[in-house]
Amino acid sequence: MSSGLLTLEGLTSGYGSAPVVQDVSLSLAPGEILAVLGKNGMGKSTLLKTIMGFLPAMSGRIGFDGADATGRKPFEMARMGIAHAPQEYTLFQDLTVAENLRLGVSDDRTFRERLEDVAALFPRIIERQKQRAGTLSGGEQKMLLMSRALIARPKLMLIDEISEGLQPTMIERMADALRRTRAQTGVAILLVEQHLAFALSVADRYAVLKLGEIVEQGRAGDASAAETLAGHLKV
Ligand SMILES: Nc1ncnc2c1ncn2[C@@H]1O[C@H](COP(=O)(O)OP(=O)(O)OP(=O)(O)O)[C@@H](O)[C@H]1O
Repeated sequence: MSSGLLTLEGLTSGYGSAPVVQDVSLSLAPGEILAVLGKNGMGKSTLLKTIMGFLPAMSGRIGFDGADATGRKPFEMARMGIAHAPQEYTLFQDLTVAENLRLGVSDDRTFRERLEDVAALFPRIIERQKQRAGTLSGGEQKMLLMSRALIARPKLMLIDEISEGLQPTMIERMADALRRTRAQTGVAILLVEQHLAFALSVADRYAVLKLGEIVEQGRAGDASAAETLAGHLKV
């Protein structure tokens, strides 16, 4: 295994016997932000679910933080330091905002301390602590999903299309939250996205996923990045 924080080597996975993610090799250094871009149905969510252990690898290897993490279960990946903010709303709708956040840490004292991290990034979430998660707006639910991932102070965050359905000011706030979190905590972030401007505004590097395969990689700061990616994301 290489010295990256996350290393994928020839990773193939899917549903039943049909591969969706095919022979993906990627690596992510500590504190690095990588955006994986692709159109609908290209396998972006499947890639994150495989890394997190919700889907088994059919072949290939997943290395994390110096260990072979292939075949580990989601709770083991979480213990190793990976947090997943999925595309689906996986919040407990009948629990309050605070109760949802409390599930991300092991004890009350840590919870109280880390609420300050959330307050600094998403003050609105703290204002709505006592509200049931199911009654939050779509944008607020996304903020809560991000906050729940952050409160665990992970080494790596897997973030699935967090910009989807958000208005432009909210997208900018999310981008700012991701940049600040990385700067303050050194967390590495693997985000899958279709929103090109958002992805390029936060990522150091990008990769393009097409029919489950990585077909292009580059640096987000390259002059040609936006044009190259727009070509891949064209309908
Ligand atoms: N639970 C499942 N069972 C069978 N096939 C699935 C399942 N989930 C996803 N797929 C299929 O796997 C392929 C990739 O889906 P995936 O959700 O990973 O794509 P995506 O790139 O995240 O798309 P989107 O941007 O639309 O969310 C699609 O053809 C989808 O129909």
